[in-house]
Amino acid sequence: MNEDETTDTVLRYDAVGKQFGRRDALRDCSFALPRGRVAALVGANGAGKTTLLRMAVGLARPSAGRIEVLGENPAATGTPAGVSYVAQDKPLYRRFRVREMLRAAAVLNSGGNWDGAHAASLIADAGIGVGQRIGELSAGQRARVAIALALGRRPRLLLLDEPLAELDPLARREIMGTVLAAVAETGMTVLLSSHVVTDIEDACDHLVLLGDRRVMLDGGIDGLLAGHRIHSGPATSFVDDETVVHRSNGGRHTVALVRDHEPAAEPGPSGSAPTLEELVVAYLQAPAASDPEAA
Ligand SMILES: Nc1ncnc2c1ncn2[C@@H]1O[C@H](COP(=O)(O)OP(=O)(O)OP(=O)(O)O)[C@@H](O)[C@H]1O
Repeated sequence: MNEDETTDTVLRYDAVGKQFGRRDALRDCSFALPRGRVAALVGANGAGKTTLLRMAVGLARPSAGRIEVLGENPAATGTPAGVSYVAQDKPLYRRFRVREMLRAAAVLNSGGNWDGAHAASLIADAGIGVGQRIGELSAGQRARVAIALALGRRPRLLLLDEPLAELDPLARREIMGTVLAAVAETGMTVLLSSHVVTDIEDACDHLVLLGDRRVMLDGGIDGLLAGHRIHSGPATSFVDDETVVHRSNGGRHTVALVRDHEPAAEPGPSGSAPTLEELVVAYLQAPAASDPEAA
């Protein structure tokens, strides 16, 4: 890694593991995000996405390895200044009206970069009135308030746990548009967990794929897609090929996701670029496979 990359790193996991009791939830997870990346954290239910995010803000401690967030160790310091985290359950005071929530956020963030006008304008843009009670908002509207408050802190790193799960397709688009506008304006870095690949396809430029309790893939999405091909051939194809991530058999025909562009079998398999969905699904179906360069 060159010096620029080192100094530009906003978030780094270095051989991080997490045990709950005697059970490994995560093992040997390493990846780093430079400034300005919009990264998707993808994995099956229970893969460890929430745990990974919580460790970055000091809400859980790694059992092994080290996390560095904006140059700090959250296990020692708690949530580093400059980081906004929106948890999956969007914790807000349900009895508060939106304007009271904005006032509370102003007090809680008084030592930081709090920009109440920005948060209020994002809430207004979502069509939510400041007189509305949080408990009476829909789940999607609560998500929009939570994200507006997170962006009002003008963070350098935004961590979002399943931000789009409860939103309708238009609201998903609008939220990601808001987040990407903040990225363009400030160079903020984003790590967001999601199950829905189509949601991240347009918005994210980086993928961290969790499976089998570890990081299976990590890198720029364009590079990861360019580094894999879908090949198809007779059922006997691809059997002993180490570059095959996953093969699925349909009668006399096999379709395989293959690393590194290598034609994987004879006779003459055809190849095409995978979609992000095909890439993710193939890795999740093949938990033993991983990108050797991600290790
Ligand atoms: N506080 C805890 N105590 C014990 N086990 C836990 C705790 N928190 C998480 N786990 C376990 O760690 C694993 C990872 O959980 P985590 O919530 O991080 O996964 P996830 O990828 O966010 O899942 P989902 O997509 O379903 O939200 C799971 O097996 C879960 O049961």
